[in-house]
Amino acid sequence: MLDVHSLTSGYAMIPVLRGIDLNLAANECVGVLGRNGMGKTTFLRALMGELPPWSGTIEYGGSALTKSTTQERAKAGLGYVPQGKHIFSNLTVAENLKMGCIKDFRNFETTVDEVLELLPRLKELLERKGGSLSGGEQQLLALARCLCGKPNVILLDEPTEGIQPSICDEIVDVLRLLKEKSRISIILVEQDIEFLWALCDRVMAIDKGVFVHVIDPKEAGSEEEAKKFIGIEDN
Ligand SMILES: Nc1ncnc2c1ncn2[C@@H]1O[C@H](COP(=O)(O)OP(=O)(O)OP(=O)(O)O)[C@@H](O)[C@H]1O
Repeated sequence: MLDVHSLTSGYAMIPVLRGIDLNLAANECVGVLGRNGMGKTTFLRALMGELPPWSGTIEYGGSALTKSTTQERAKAGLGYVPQGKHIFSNLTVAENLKMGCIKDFRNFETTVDEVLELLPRLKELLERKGGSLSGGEQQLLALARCLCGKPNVILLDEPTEGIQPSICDEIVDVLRLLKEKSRISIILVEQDIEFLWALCDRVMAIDKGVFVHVIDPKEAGSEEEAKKFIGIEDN
C-alpha cells in the first residue's frame, strides 16, 4: 500500500535518513522505535512531504508520491499527527475539526459527527479554545482533526508523550477500532513499549536513520528485545 524504497533525507547538508525501506500493508500497524535523534520524526516528515527526499522513492497505492506536496499527500490519504499536539490554539475545538475536513469540506458536519462518535470526550469541549484544553485533550483533538481528513494511513508521532494513562487507553481503543472497522494503516513512532505492543503488527528499530531490526510483538521476550533499541536495557 505504502512503499518506501532507499529513502534518504536530512537538514541542510546533514544527512539523517540514510536509506529507509518499508512496505506498509493495508490494515497494518507498524511501530518505529529508537533512541532520541535517530530520525523517527524526520522519517514521518519526509513521508508527509515536509522534507524533500534526497534520493529514493515513496509510492502509495501504486502511484509515485516522492515529489508530491504535503497537500497532495494528504488528499491521497496520508494523515499526520505531529509530535507535540499541533492544534490551532486560538480556534475552538469545533473550528479545529472543521479545518481538518480537507477531503470533503462541503459535508464537514457529517464528517465531524462521525469523528466525535469515535472520540466522544471532545463533544462537551466543542466551544472551548484549543489552547485551553489539557495536554491529553489536545492530543485527542490532534488525532480527531487528522481523522476528519479521512486518512487511509495515519502517521503518529509519539502520541503518549506527557499524556495520562486513561487518555493513552482511549487512543489505543480508537486506533484499534479504526483498524478493525475502517481497515486503516498506521505508522506509529513511540518510545512507550506497552503502547506499541498494544497496537503494532511489527516494530522497526531505527538506528542512525536506517531500520536495523524488525521485532514481532507476538514473540516471547520481544519487549525485552525492544528495550535495547531505546537504551533502557535491563542489566
Ligand atoms: N529542523 C532541523 N534542523 C536541523 N537538524 C534537525 C532538525 N530537526 C531535527 N534535526 C536533527 O536530525 C536528527 C534526527 O532528528 P529527529 O527529530 O528525526 O529524531 P527522533 O528520532 O525523532 O528523536 P526524538 O526521539 O528525540 O524525537 C537529530 O540529530 C536532530 O538534531
